[in-house]
Amino acid sequence: MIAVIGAGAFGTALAVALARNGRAVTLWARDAAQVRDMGATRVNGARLPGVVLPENVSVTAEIADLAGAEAVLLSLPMQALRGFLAQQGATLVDAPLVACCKGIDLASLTGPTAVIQEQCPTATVALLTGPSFAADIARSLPTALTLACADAAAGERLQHLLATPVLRLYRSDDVTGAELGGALKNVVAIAAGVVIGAGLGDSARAALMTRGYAEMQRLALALGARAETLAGLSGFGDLVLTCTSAQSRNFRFGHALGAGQGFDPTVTVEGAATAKAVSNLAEKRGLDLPITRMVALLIDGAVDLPTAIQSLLSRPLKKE
Ligand SMILES: NC(=O)C1=CN([C@@H]2O[C@H](COP(=O)(O)OP(=O)(O)OC[C@H]3O[C@@H](n4cnc5c(N)ncnc54)[C@H](OP(=O)(O)O)[C@@H]3O)[C@@H](O)[C@H]2O)C=CC1
Ligand SMILES: O=C(CO)COP(=O)(O)O
Repeated sequence: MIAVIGAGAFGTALAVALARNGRAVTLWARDAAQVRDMGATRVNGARLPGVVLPENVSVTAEIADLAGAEAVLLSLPMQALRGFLAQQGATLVDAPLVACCKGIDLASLTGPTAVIQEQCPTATVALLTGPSFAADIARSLPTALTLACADAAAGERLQHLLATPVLRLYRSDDVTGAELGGALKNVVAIAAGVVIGAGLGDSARAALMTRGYAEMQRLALALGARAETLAGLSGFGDLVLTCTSAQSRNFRFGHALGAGQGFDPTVTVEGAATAKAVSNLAEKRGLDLPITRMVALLIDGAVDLPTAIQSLLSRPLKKE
């Protein structure tokens, strides 16, 4: 049995994909009423409407029902991960724990695998990341993701356990690179949304994506990642998807910001907290990440849009 913790859009889509491939899946949600509703209707109406849960997906609000899982996929928003593990981590350490979230924890300024390792020190930890919208996975559209694990043998086992004929998993042992790519692309996607929402045009978005990618590399290499990881699915691949699709919540959030419109605060927008966390991290490390900093300031209301744009355009001219 594979356990999926978090019945959000992504957790539910992964549960459905794995179950369609013949795996028994137990999907955990914190809300007992939602679990009852999913059990009765076989649909997660709140987070992934229109997708029927296969028979081999069990839904539960009891962590004890996850005992004996071959792997536990943690599909919670980044800023919820630490609190969840502080309460429940001790019950999960028997199986490899696979982080499925993208972001940097504001409290520790680390990514999800370090948060898991800190809370569950004896667990084998991995990361599933890369370009994929939950809705696409749920429709069985072809998708390729990165399964990163420092333990090569465990990574290979997880790759084979979690891959399906349409969900192709590439393996990596560069966990730092994979998680920083996934975290930072959301910040750049917010900036790309701002550019389009403010009517600055596709050329400006291409410039922003490229310079955003330079920031992703600057931070990731400083933290020990490999450049080729950033050029892979978890970095470049996810950057392209998220900066160019209106399916992305980060892009849509940025678009609303750029257009001066409001945005539903209940929607998960990982790049917002991560922009702040990465700005803090960059400051501590003495790194210059101007786009990330501007996104953080803009979200906080500490700068207005014209000032943010002017500030980026008026930086000293330099070598690429
Ligand atoms: N959606 C997508 O296309 C993709 C998402 N991801 C990543 O997956 C992660 C989850 O995103 P996604 O599924 O889309 O988010 P959603 O907003 O769809 O769902 C979030 C889920 O997390 C639950 N949750 C929130 N806080 C807690 C908590 N403290 N304890 C327990 N459960 C909690 C919510 O429960 P409740 O409903 O009760 O609030 C809900 O089930 C993010 O890091 C995202 O970047 C990665 C790839 C694709
Ligand atoms: O991570 C994602 C695509 O790979 C999902 O993007 P959003 O969280 O911006 O919707």
